[in-house]
Amino acid sequence: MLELKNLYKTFNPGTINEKLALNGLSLTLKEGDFVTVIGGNGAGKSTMLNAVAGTWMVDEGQILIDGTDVTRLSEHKRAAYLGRVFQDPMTGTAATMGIEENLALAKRRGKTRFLRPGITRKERDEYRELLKVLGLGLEDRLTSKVGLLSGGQRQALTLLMATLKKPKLLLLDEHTAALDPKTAAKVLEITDMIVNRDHLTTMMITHNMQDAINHGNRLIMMMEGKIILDIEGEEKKKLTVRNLLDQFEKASGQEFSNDSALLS
Ligand SMILES: Nc1ncnc2c1ncn2[C@@H]1O[C@H](COP(=O)(O)OP(=O)(O)OP(=O)(O)O)[C@@H](O)[C@H]1O
Repeated sequence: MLELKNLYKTFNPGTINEKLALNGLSLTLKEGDFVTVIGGNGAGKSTMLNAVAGTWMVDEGQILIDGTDVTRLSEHKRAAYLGRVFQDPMTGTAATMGIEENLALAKRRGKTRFLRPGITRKERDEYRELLKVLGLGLEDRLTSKVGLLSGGQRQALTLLMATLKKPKLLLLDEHTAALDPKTAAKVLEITDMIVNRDHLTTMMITHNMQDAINHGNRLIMMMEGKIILDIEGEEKKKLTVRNLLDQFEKASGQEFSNDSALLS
């Protein structure tokens, strides 16, 4: 489903701020893989997701989504394959618009012509059903402005919007990091539900090792622009945070230095 072949990316080349952020990164995801991505600060996690999304072009290497070479495709064109949710609940939804208007925007994404203004009754029913499964009562607040929602409600709505068109790949960039633990757990529960229901191939960056262990069927750890651990299936199910830290230390020859990950 996703193939990253030998990717390289250097930021600010030739300057004192030069940074090799992807250093020959390769990764293949099978259809339906749900991979959690962990690693210390600056390991290249977001850079990997940005490379997939086409935020900028990689310097070297190849990116294939569902067999299509998208390496030189613009971010705009690649968006058709992708759903994305970021850390900040303020991004991803339009605060001054209602819940149903946001969903209508997501539904009509990619269709620039024949934009009809209003929302039909059929669409409204469809949105109500979609919102109901979140279990947050949003189905009774279709016309509420999104700016009035809590951070967790907004992330849940952003998730719905990002997955409305069943993307080939769902990219989650620490989408629960700005939420309190209870809300984060609820949004992760909703994430699992949507990913399983729609069999979405998913990459989720998290700083929380326990979340990385508890969710998905595969876990990768990054360091210095490369993948240094890749654990899946039964082996992943048996992981503990302690065990993961030990494996990190063995693979990297270093101590894991991300306080937030250790504390969580
Ligand atoms: N647009 C950019 N311009 C310059 N440098 C960048 C840019 N994006 C990332 N970098 C640098 O590339 C390296 C990898 O950053 P990245 O954001 O991918 O790390 P990360 O693993 O997501 O870290 P964190 O957990 O801190 O978010 C860092 O040194 C970062 O400063």
